Amino acid sequence: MSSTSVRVALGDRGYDILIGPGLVADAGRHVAERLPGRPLVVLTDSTVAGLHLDPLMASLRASGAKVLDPIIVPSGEASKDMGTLAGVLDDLLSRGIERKTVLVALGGGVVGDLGGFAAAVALRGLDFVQVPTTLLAQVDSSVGGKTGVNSRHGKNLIGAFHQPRLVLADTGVLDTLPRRELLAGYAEVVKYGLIDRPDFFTWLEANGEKLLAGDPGLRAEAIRVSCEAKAAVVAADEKESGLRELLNLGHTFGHALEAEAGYGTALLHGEAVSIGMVMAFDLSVKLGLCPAGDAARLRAHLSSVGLPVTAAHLPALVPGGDWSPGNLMAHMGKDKKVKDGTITFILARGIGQSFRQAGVGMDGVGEVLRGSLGT
Ligand SMILES: NC(=O)c1ccc[n+]([C@@H]2O[C@H](COP(=O)([O-])OP(=O)(O)OC[C@H]3O[C@@H](n4cnc5c(N)ncnc54)[C@H](O)[C@@H]3O)[C@@H](O)[C@H]2O)c1
Ligand SMILES: O=C(O)C(=O)C[C@@H](O)[C@H](O)[C@H](O)COP(=O)(O)O
Ligand SMILES: [Zn+2]
Repeated sequence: MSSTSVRVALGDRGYDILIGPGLVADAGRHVAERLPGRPLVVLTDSTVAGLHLDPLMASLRASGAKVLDPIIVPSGEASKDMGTLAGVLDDLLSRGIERKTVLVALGGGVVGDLGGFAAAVALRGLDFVQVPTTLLAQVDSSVGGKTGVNSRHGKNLIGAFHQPRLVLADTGVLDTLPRRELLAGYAEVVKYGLIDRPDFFTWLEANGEKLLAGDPGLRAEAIRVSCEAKAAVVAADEKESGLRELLNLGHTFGHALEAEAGYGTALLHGEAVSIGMVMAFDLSVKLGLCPAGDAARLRAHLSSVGLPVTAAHLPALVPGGDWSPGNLMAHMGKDKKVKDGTITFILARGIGQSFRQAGVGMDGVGEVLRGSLGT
């Protein structure tokens, strides 16, 4: 199977997303073609290091580039914090980086977001390359330049827009990804269908389980369509002044759940997005904007592959949490889509018809939260 490519059209800061098998082992050639003669330093996590670091290092070295010692952070969402960022920056400076050094982020969204932010601030800005190794990172986090870390105040509240120079999405590395992580990424794939690609949603209803089971052609196709969808939005509204907010479908609810769950393994980002997208559709139905059948169709598809569609299990999973609607709505108040104290919600008139809406009454939001929690 050959690779395919998607362009993120941002003028002289535009870049290619290459999608296909074998790209980790061929990374040195692709990086050298676009960024010749540049020193390289790889950032990865402890799980990915054991699986995919050696072939990447061998390929980068074989290209003739100077390759510094890799930096390895613990795997998992807890590493997307200021403490780990400080450690990464210290490691970069200890290795003697220069402005022309390129950071290569090998891993999931955690490594990509953390590494991208480190690249944005080290020496006031290094180039970086994304080598995403989770489905979520290949369809979403490696594209578009949102980088950052979590804070005790909320999700992704500290960060920068910093675009990568190249994305190498090696579909072969997904073979080592656990089913739970594949599913978390699949939630973001479904999101693109819900935003403005109803035919893609229908395609996913027919092919989702097969691509999750490992069909390489279907996987590559889903990644390509997802990247095309995201690239189009990012090219139109890089810094999220309007249209890009649509990519946040399900995230206002989802990020509140993640915050209360404590950014651990109890609730993965994609799982929170799955529950959050259902909540967004339920809210749209409650407001009389969306046919109930579309919300039911979404629920049915997410459940059929094994994604969570309610928050009812979370209080037992994270018993110390305050799962009251009031507390979750307080988390939602930290959303970056808040303007003049009012949250802009991403709602839907149906599958593939999402839109932005300010001024949504919080009574309805509370009812949706209570419904999902079963309280
Ligand atoms: N910047 C953006 O636009 C954007 C978009 C979506 C999500 N995100 C962020 O991405 C993060 C979630 O990313 P994620 O789901 O990739 O999580 P992750 O980076 O924590 O990776 C998930 C787990 O899979 C492991 N892993 C990674 N690749 C593997 C492989 N090939 N084989 C086996 N194990 C592998 C990791 O070590 C980790 O334990 C969240 O912090 C979320 O906020 C950012
Ligand atoms: O790229 C975007 O824009 C997104 O919103 C993609 C989301 O899937 C992603 O989770 C993003 O990190 C959320 O951003 P935030 O601004 O809500 O923190
Ligand atoms: Zn997301």
